[in-house]
Amino acid sequence: MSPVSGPRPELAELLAAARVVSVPMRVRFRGILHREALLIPGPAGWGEFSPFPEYDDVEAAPWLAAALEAAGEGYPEPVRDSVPVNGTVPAVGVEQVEAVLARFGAVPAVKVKVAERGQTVAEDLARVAEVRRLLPDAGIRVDANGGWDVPTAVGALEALAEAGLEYAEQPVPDIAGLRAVRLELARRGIPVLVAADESVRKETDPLRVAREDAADLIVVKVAPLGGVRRALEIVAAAGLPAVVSSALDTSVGIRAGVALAASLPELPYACGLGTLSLMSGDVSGELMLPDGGALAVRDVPVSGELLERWAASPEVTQWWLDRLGRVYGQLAER
Ligand SMILES: O=C(O)CCC(=O)C1=CC=C[C@@H](O)[C@@H]1C(=O)O
Ligand SMILES: [Mg+2]
Repeated sequence: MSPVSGPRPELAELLAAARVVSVPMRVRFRGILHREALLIPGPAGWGEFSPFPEYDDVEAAPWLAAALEAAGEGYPEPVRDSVPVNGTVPAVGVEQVEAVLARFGAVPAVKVKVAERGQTVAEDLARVAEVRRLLPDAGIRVDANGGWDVPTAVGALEALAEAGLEYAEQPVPDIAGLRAVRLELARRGIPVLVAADESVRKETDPLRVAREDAADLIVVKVAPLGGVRRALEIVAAAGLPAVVSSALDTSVGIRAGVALAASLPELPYACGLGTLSLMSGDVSGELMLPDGGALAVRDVPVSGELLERWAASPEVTQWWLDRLGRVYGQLAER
C-alpha cells in the first residue's frame, strides 16, 4: 500500500490505499456498538473518513474533504501545545456513571447525554446529579441531541440548572426552537447557555444559527464541517465562542480535532475529544487519550498491526469503498 499523492488524489489511488476498520464500543453511544472508519494514508499523514452509516452521500462529502485535508495537507500552525478535554457520559444508568467517568481520569468538565429516546427527564436528572456528586468541581454540560421540544427543554433545564451547567447542547432539533429556548430561559432567569451542534454541522448554512441569535455558543467538529481550515473559518465568521468536539473518531480523527482546538484563537471550553475512552480499540499504539484532563498536540502513528486487528469484514469493507467512490463523485461536483 502506498500513500495517496496530494490534496485531491485520484479515486483509484484512494481506493487502493484505503483501509477499513470496525472497532467495538465499550458502551453503546448514539445507538452504536461498533464504530466503522475508512482510513487514508497520504504525504501529510492519515486521514479519517467515517460519516455515520445513515448519512447520505451529500452529508458525507465534507467528511471526505476533511480526510483529504489531513492526508494531503496536514494542519495549520497551532497556537497552543495541549488542549483541555471533557469526559463524556452516554445515556447510561446511574449505577454505570462512576465506571464510565473512571475511564477519562481527571477531567475539568463532563458532558452528559440527556433526552435519550425512551428515557425520562428524571433519569437525566439522576445521571447529572451523580456526575455532580462524583466530581463536585467539574464543569457539567448536557447534550440532548435535539431530543426535547421547547417546553420540555425549558422545564428540564430549569431542574438541571440546580447542578450548575456550563451550557445545554442542542436541547431541541431546530434553529427556531433553539432561539425560543434561549429566550424563555432568559425570561425566567434560568442561568443556562444554549449551544448549537446539529444546527451547525447538519445545516447547509452553518452560520445561520449565529445570524439568528439562536445560540450562545457553537459546537464544531472537523469532519462534518469539511476540515480544520473550514471549521476555523466558520468559527471566525460566526463570532461566537466555540467548543471543539469529536465525531466518535479513531485517534486519526481525534488528532484532527486537536489540530482545530490548538489553532483556534480562543478556547474557552474543554473539548469533547476524549471519546476514545468509550471505544475498545484504536488504529494507533499511541492513543489520543487525555492525560491529566488534556490532550497534547502531536502526530499519531498508525499501526499496521492494529489496522489488521480491527479490519472490517470483506462485506463491510466493500460497502465503505463503494461509499468512498460515490462521495468522491460528490466532492468533484463541489
Ligand atoms: O462532545 C463530546 O463530549 C463527545 C462527542 C459527542 O458527544 C458526539 C460525537 C459524535 C456524534 C454526536 O452524536 C455526539 C454529539 O452530539 O456531540
Ligand atoms: Mg452534540
